[in-house]
Amino acid sequence: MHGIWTTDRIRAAEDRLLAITPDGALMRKAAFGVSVVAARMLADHTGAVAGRSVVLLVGAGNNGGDALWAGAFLRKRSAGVTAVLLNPERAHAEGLAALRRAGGRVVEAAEGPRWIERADLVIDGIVGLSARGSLRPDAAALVRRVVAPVLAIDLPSGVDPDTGAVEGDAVRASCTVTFGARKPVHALNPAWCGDVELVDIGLLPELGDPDLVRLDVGDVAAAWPVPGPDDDKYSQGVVGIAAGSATYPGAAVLATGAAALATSGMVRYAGSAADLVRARWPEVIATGSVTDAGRVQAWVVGPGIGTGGEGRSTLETVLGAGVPVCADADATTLIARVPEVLDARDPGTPLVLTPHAGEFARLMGDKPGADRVEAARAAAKKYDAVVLLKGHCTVVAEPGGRALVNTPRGSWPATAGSGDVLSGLVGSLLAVGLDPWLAAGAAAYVHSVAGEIASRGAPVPASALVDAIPDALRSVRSLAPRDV
Ligand SMILES: NC(=O)C1=CN([C@@H]2O[C@H](COP(=O)(O)OP(=O)(O)OC[C@H]3O[C@@H](n4cnc5c(N)ncnc54)[C@H](O)[C@@H]3O)[C@@H](O)[C@H]2O)[C@@H](O)CC1
Ligand SMILES: [K+]
Repeated sequence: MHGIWTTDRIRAAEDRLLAITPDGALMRKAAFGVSVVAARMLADHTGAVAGRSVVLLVGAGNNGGDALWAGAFLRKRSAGVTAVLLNPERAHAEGLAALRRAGGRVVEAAEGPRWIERADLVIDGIVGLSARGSLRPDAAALVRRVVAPVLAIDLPSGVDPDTGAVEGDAVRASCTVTFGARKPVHALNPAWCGDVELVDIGLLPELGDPDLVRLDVGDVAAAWPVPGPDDDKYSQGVVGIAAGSATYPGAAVLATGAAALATSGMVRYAGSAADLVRARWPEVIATGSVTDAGRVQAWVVGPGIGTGGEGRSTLETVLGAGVPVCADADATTLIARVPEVLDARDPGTPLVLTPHAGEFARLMGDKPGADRVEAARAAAKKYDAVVLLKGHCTVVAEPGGRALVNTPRGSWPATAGSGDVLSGLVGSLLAVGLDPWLAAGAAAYVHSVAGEIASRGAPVPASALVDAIPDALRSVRSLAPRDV
């Protein structure tokens, strides 16, 4: 798992590290890392470093200091470097002196545009960890003139470091170089950060448990069930899917198909789309109702069941079945509208809720807001459930406070029926007995890999997502470390 720490925790750790490190050493180490990535970007985009033009956008704090030092290092590789100072009186003194010594040019903001427009690379050192709010007008005016690729130092200025929210003008980076550890912005806003590179400045020993994690491919491969010689169709878990209706039979086919392809356990289907499900997935045991479905180790309930009396009674039946439940789509709406349905819940069994922003607003009375991690945590506490909050980045929180984020691989899978596929994946992992928080996170991960495989740069209907699940699992297993 990759750890992610909030800015308060990073700053406290940096203070401890600064106290035991010679003055300026950390900044030079960080800035050297920036210069290495900058040189690589220049070489990739223009074929050379020497003679190319780099513009530094320099704010008032240490983020600007990093930029100035990185500029000094780039001068040593014969790049032309121009620092545009947004706040000349507060520019980092040692960094400025180092850049001047190395032969860098220093200009004020008014002179900035003509250098910015001709740059081969722009380095954003406007604000870093101490940033609050969007770019101020002077910085925003300069950023609008940028045509070259942007390398952001620590984070793209104007994007909130702890939530990744963009509420006004902000820098959009091709690449972000961060130091010591990843911050929430890097996982929650990949679209504005671009590729994220981590420079080790020795911070890790000073950091405790992370505030947030991101699963890596090895975690997902290790969590995903692989049948052994003693396994049979029952030992890999039987998942029940209560989904679909006369109006929405497709949800049943998609959720059931995802479950059938996710593990080698058995899948039961209960609902009015039984004929359609059987026709598409002959291996599924399909019946008309949850009351005659037979034993399962987990239920997925909700996609397409409707929010009327029949949907409610289906939901109450599975909540009382004494097995983990993934409640999706109409089931979340029912829980929001008629909270008493949760009285039917067996208190000792896990519940996973998978709302998108609209369903979240129904469950919590308000939209998730800028801090989606805290929003998911609050919902997890309120419902004593694992909450998988869908969105460009999926956040999964549990009542104990653990939270993970799944960073997407493009937006193509944000399409009708995509959520039905995800719920089938979650259900199949719940049926194996996996920790529900990990089950939801691993399902989200494989869902996005399937999206990437199915899409390859074009729209991806949900049925293509289902079809890509085996390739997604093969890819996860092949990329994982050998001992998994
Ligand atoms: N502390 C350390 O050990 C290290 C810090 N480093 C760098 O230091 C940065 C943090 O530096 P600072 O704490 O000096 O602060 P920043 O450089 O993030 O911000 C500087 C000042 O900008 C102003 N500001 C805040 N929001 C603004 C906005 N939206 N528009 C314009 N100005 C705004 C504030 O007055 C703030 O104090 C990190 O992001 C990293 O780049 C690195 O050099 C590595 C080592
Ligand atoms: K920055």
